[in-house]
Amino acid sequence: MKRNLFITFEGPEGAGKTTILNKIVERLHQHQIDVLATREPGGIEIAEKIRDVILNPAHTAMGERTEALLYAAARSQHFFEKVEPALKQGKHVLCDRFIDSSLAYQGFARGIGIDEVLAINEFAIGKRMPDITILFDIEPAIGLARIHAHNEREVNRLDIESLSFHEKVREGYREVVKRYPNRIKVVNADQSIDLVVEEVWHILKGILGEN
Ligand SMILES: Nc1ncnc2c1ncn2[C@@H]1O[C@H](COP(=O)(O)OP(=O)(O)OP(=O)(O)O)[C@@H](O)[C@H]1O
Ligand SMILES: Cc1cn([C@H]2C[C@H](O)[C@@H](COP(=O)(O)O)O2)c(=O)[nH]c1=O
Repeated sequence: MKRNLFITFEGPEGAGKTTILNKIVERLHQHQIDVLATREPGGIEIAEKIRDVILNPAHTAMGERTEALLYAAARSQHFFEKVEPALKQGKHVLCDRFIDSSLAYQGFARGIGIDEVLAINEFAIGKRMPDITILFDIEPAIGLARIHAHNEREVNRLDIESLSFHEKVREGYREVVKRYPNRIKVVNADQSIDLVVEEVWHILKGILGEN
């Protein structure tokens, strides 16, 4: 049965989420499938402003609970202003990061606790969860090296955390997968872009009912 889906891409820094998302959107359009691509934190004006506050490297004094609440606030605004209306219009939505980022980064790596972060997100968006999540798994050192090598975007406050923080993020994602084994599909992101695209397309086309 075909229905519109809320799909999220997750993973550590430099795993290739944005690169692959753009290629998957192209592929979906080639198949005449209507999809809205968006991102977190951001995607709409208010959430982009919150993003700037969270990720500004000068904001070194930001506490981890402030950080978790700001991500949840941006998520709430983005979800109700952009994601839910698109789903109601019958579009698929493909979002670069969503709640699992909060669970892995704030819940696990910052040490707030996955259940605590789930609770504030429940206040923000209720019990809504993606239909399907692709987790781009990669050694954090490789992902960070990609970002520094290509120099395509500004380095943000989270990028400059220690390697051990980013390793905890990866471990955090593994914990999240244990909680949601049916929803989250893990893809090896340490392969060529073409191979990763094919792996992700294989997963999505099965779910979307495409050939
Ligand atoms: N499979 C790959 N192999 C080699 N380089 C890659 C691969 N995928 C992406 N890259 C490159 O790595 C860099 C980071 O990619 P991208 O921005 O897509 O990652 P990301 O997961 O969205 O990162 P972040 O979450 O930190 O913004 C880009 O320069 C991109 O071209
Ligand atoms: C949604 C979300 C994101 N983060 C972190 C992850 C990244 O370090 C940045 C976003 O930058 P990107 O280039 O757009 O990937 O924010 C987080 O810690 N918690 C979240 O909920």
